[in-house]
Amino acid sequence: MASVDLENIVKNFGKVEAVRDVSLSIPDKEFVVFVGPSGCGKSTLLRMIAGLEGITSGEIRIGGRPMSTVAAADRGIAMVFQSYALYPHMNVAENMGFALKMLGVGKAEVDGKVRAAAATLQLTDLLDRKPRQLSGGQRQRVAIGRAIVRQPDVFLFDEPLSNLDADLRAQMRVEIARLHADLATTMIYVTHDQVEAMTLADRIVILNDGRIEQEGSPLDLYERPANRFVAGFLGQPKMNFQPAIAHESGGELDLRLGKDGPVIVSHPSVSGLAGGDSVELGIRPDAIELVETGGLPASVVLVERLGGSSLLHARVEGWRDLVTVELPGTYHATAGSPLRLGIAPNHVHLFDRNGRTIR
Ligand SMILES: Nc1ncnc2c1ncn2[C@@H]1O[C@H](COP(=O)(O)OP(=O)(O)OP(=O)(O)O)[C@@H](O)[C@H]1O
Repeated sequence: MASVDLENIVKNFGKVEAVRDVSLSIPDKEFVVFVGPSGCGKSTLLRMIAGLEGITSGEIRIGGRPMSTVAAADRGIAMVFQSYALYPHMNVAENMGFALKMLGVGKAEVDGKVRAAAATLQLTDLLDRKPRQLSGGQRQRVAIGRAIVRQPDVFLFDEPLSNLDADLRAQMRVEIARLHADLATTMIYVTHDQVEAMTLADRIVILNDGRIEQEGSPLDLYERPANRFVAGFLGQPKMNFQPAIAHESGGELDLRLGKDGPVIVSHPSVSGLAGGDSVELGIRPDAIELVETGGLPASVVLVERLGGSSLLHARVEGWRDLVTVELPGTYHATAGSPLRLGIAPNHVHLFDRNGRTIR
């Protein structure tokens, strides 16, 4: 069991600033997910915690102990990689027990631990097989099993599900969540997949360009993004964004498409906004309704029917991009049909010109 603390971590590769002053405290038993776009520094951060990469400056502590002079093998961590990294000439049981054997643990104890981990991961019937005789999902389970038998204080996962197809990924996601509940061990998980982040994490850390944009519980970040980057990163389908101008008349404020354009949102309750201010609106696809009267005039461009719900892509005159609307059930409409979009004022996110959340 261990907490992990990062204090002012910087990592430069020559002129590339991969990680810029990251500080983070991960309490014991927490499941933390590092998520962000390609190149944001998430794998580098994980590899520094593992001891596979040196740090340029700052301090990492595991269980309160500074790690600067502690080798990777002595940090009490186990890492699971995207590539599985199994030994091809060993069978499943040998792969899972290898690290313990190297540590000089007796055969009976190794066997017992391998059997217990295999039972947890439904690998018992596969213990005699070689990696080439396994499916991708089974290989990844062996890689996880190999980490479990070592009973580490901290599990590190580097995009472990990226090589699996969508079905298996969903299934393994559930297994990893269950594993965390069963083992109650600190887990740090790197992914670029925001669905994995939302479903697995106690806490999500969103990274961008080597910095933390925001950290918090999945729902907190989803409902209260600190900035436009976080708002646009979390949520599938993505949030709609559109520049708008605040317009004041008779003491009431509206948000309009352009100075004299149609009203997008009436009377948003927001302080600190005055007539003439430019803002960026953010509206999630499920926060837009089709209305009979009022609302914004739009026309259908395309409908994607997903079974349980439909994604309507509509054009609104003066709107920068197509607007995506998520509707329950099966929605039928032909391209070009007129409709009206209703946006509830309390569902609108507002960002200033620097992308910071106003509300
Ligand atoms: N060994 C290295 N030498 C030089 N630059 C590196 C090295 N490793 C990583 N980088 C750079 O550091 C930055 C962060 O890389 P990192 O692999 O941590 O990103 P990431 O968020 O994990 O991306 P991805 O999702 O694509 O794996 C990138 O700009 C990358 O090119």
